[in-house]
Amino acid sequence: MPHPDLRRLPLLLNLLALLSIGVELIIGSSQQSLLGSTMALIGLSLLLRRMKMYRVARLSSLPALAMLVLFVLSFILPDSWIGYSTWAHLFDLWPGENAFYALRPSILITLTLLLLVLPPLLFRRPHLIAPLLCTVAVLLSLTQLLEQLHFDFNEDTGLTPPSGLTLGLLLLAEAIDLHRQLGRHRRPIRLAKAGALLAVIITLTLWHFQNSQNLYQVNHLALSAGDTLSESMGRMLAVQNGAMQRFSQSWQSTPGLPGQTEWQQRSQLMLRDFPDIESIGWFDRERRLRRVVSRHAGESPPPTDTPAVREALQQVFGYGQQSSAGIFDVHATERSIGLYFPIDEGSEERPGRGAVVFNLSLSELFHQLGARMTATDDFLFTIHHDQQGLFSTGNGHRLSEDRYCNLVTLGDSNFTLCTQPTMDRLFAERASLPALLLLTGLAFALMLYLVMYYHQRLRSKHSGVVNANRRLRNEVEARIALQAEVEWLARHDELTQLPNRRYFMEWATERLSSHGGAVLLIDIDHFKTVNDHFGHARGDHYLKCVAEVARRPIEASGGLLARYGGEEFVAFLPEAEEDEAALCAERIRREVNLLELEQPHTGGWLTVSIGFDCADGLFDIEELIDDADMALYRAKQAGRDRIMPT
Ligand SMILES: Nc1nc2c(ncn2[C@@H]2O[C@H](COP(=O)(O)OP(=O)(O)OP(=O)(O)O)[C@@H](O)[C@H]2O)c(=O)[nH]1
Repeated sequence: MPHPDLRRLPLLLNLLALLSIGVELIIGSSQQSLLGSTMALIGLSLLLRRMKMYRVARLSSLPALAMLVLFVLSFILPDSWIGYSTWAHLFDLWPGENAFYALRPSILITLTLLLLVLPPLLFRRPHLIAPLLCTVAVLLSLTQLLEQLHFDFNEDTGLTPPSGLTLGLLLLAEAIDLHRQLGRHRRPIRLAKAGALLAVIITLTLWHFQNSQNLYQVNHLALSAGDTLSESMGRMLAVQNGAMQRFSQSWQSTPGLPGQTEWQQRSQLMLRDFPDIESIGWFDRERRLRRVVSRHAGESPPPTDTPAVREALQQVFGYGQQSSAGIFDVHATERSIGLYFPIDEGSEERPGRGAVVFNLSLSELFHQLGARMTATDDFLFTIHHDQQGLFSTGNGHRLSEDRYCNLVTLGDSNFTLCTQPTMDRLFAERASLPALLLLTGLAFALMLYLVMYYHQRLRSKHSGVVNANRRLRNEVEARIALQAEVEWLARHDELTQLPNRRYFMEWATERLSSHGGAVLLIDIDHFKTVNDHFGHARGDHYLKCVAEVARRPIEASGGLLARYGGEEFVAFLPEAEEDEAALCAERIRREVNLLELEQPHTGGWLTVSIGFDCADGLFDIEELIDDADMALYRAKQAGRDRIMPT
């Protein structure tokens, strides 16, 4: 019996789901509209199925199925067949500025939706397969939720609150419908579902393992990109630093101020070799800038009298140490760092001969660095100094939340170099194996479910048939037994179990005509008094005892004893002559007497009188019986307890 209170609930939930996704489509971003439309179609086809409009339901679910299959293919097809960029271009066709990963829901959500769209499409009796689909769908949604909580980098679920609500409502409606519809299928389904669910759980565990491995690899890629970049930057700076040091020391041998021409020539060589050097200057012992060569003519010289510069020069002249003077703006857009090198060793009392300053353009330095990196589009590189962003590759793509930072030293300044992979790159790097494994595992679970379900059903049907057969066989046997009993009763006397008169007549007539024989009529003497005195039960007992005693000698002679009626018995001895009949009759009379059954009339033991007749050419049983009866009568007349021939 369906639960009347639950009958309308799935329909209501289905309508609410459609309403929720409708709101999403109206107010949501175009980014969500692809998934939103797919979900709306699924909701609609489920609703139509509930309203028993099966054909329309099937039709409306087809576009949703196509979309979901496309999503699934994008997860599982190897890169060598269809690469990430091809998929990305395909999804670019959807209106609005959407990235592939923003349009496509996660594999778990995609498969959940696929499971929801299957019942109206494929199965004539969806309630048979739907229990598994529904349970797996719930399981997938839960896994998605857990995944979301556990990982730093995650593929988006693709769900917004309204679409999440829609999915939840659709699943709930299906679950309630199932609960209502299962009825007699519940038992085989429970077993099949248990087997299949085990397969699903194993699949999900393996998928989870594979997925985390893959995520680790993807993250590792971004991490190693950061390492490579900082190493490369370190190497580049070391080379440049060496060159700058050698340049500074080369002026040791030049007495006094370097000649303008020579300074010019040698500085130009440095500027040519190192494009990030903006200008090279010479400070004399009095810390005045005496020589400057700039890359760009007419450019304003770098600052010479700021606290940072003074401090840097103090280092150079005071301790003969290389130093740097913070970050400064050469002009509005260009940021530089000043690196100061001593020409010779000086001291507090006697400063060195001078210092060489190199002003490096940070943007040029980092651009050079970027040029050494492959696939710079896939990462955002940022460089910070004292929390201040100095440089960024300015990638406009959506970025992953993961940043990998390293420390790089320039002069005595520390820079933080960070790499941040783009979502495009991370998606392109994700292997299709976990999704493939998930899909194969679920397909296997589905097959297992079907096989187990039909096996169970056949088994229960088979045992039903076996039971019905057994019942039928028992019934037939009972009928045969009843029939035999009826037949037996038609030919026998129930009390003494002896053949009755009818059977006797047939039997005796048959044998009499071919072989002759003798008839014996046996009558219990004064039987009425037994009944009257002891009651009918004792009378019945006497009848049984006499029958038992009389049948033995008759049957031993190949004859038949029957109850003739009342307390009278008749026997036929085939082929018997008078002697044999007399012998047999006498034996019966004697043995009855020996039973020692109390006879109330005489006060002695029970007795019988027997009259007998032989065929002697007479072949009519009736006549023989009549003759025997006459003899019996005479026996009674003669005083009973005796045998009497005719
Ligand atoms: N208990 C019992 N009594 C039976 C059955 N059939 C007949 N009788 C009784 O047998 C008695 C026969 O009595 P009668 O025909 O007067 O003969 P009898 O008393 O044996 O006297 P004689 O034959 O002249 O010696 C009757 O009282 C019947 O009721 C039976 O199946 N069971």
